[in-house]
Amino acid sequence: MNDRPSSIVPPDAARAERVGRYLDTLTKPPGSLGRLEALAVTLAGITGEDFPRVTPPGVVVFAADHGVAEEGVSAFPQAVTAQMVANFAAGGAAINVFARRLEARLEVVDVGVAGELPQTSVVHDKVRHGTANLAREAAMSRDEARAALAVGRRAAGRAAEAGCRCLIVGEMGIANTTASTAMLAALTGAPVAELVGPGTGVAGEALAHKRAVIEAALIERAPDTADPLDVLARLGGLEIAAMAGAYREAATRRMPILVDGFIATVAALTACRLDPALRPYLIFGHRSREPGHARALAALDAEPLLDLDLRLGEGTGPGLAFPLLEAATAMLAEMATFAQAGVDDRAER
Ligand SMILES: Cc1cc2ncn([C@H]3O[C@H](COP(=O)(O)O)[C@@H](O)[C@H]3O)c2cc1C
Ligand SMILES: O=C(O)c1cccnc1
Repeated sequence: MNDRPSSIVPPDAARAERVGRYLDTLTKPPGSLGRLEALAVTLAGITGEDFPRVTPPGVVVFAADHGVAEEGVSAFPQAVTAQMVANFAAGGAAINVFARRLEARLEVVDVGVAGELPQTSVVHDKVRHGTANLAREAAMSRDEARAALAVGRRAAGRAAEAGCRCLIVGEMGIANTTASTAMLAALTGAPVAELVGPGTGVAGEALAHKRAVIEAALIERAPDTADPLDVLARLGGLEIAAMAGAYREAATRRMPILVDGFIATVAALTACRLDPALRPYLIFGHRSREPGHARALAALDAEPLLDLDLRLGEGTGPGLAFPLLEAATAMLAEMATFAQAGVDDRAER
């Protein structure tokens, strides 16, 4: 797997335990704020702070194209990737709306869009002009996969240095549910039939075709399933690699990470296979409608915060879940203790 020692330190278990005990002194029956209390404990462990802060959040959206789009596996044409980057730059996409609500720092990174992008507000860190068609050849080389991981690390580093205290990572890349499904099948051994889904909306014969393309690619690319970098290079995407790199950098900096839907969770699984020390830094925003998401979450033993039937990506699930993290930290910092409020802390028997 990874030949280098991890740069990620484990969360601060002693602090997490102390915060858990403090929560029981606040004016509520112990445990009555349920998963919000667990979130507060998790955030204390990750940040190493008694009163963790998660604002402002940083949202990074990685955009890249996929050669496999030419196989007709998406309901939308490849050109939509670049068109959506223009939409992100103009502020009109769903993630722009949610990021504004959160007063988040939003950065859009071109890690591999097929064409040249004119937008000056987009970070241009292109590794190559889209991946090769994974149905015919490896999507990229190992060096390109490493370069895309480094693009992600740089982006998370910029968010941290700009003062962001929580990282939300999104993606845009037409056909990336095909790449993600192929990667997930390789990483888990699950049958493609259980994982493949509509993505942007393919159904019927087109969905059967998408499944056949993925099944054939798994046989023909024959990735070494014990080597996550090999899976990423043969079947993956540049934005998927960048997401994995961003997660790792954020964890190195002890930033909590809110993970999005299907594609983001496959990137998270890949990153955890590269370095298992990442796992405790990941908080899962929502359960996607994409059928493979359940399997990806199970592989990470993850229970997401929300289930809103979303199937979009871009970082929208975490954009909606972030207020729960904020509420958990505010609850911890602002609630009165039984002693402060003069409330009797003994339950009647
Ligand atoms: C207008 C539009 C905006 C999007 N924003 C995210 N996606 C999502 O859909 C794509 C994956 O689905 P598939 O594999 O079927 O192509 C990705 O770009 C993902 O981010 C979008 C897709 C479209 C069409
Ligand atoms: O769950 C997701 O992230 C997703 C699902 C379908 C299409 N795009 C993204």
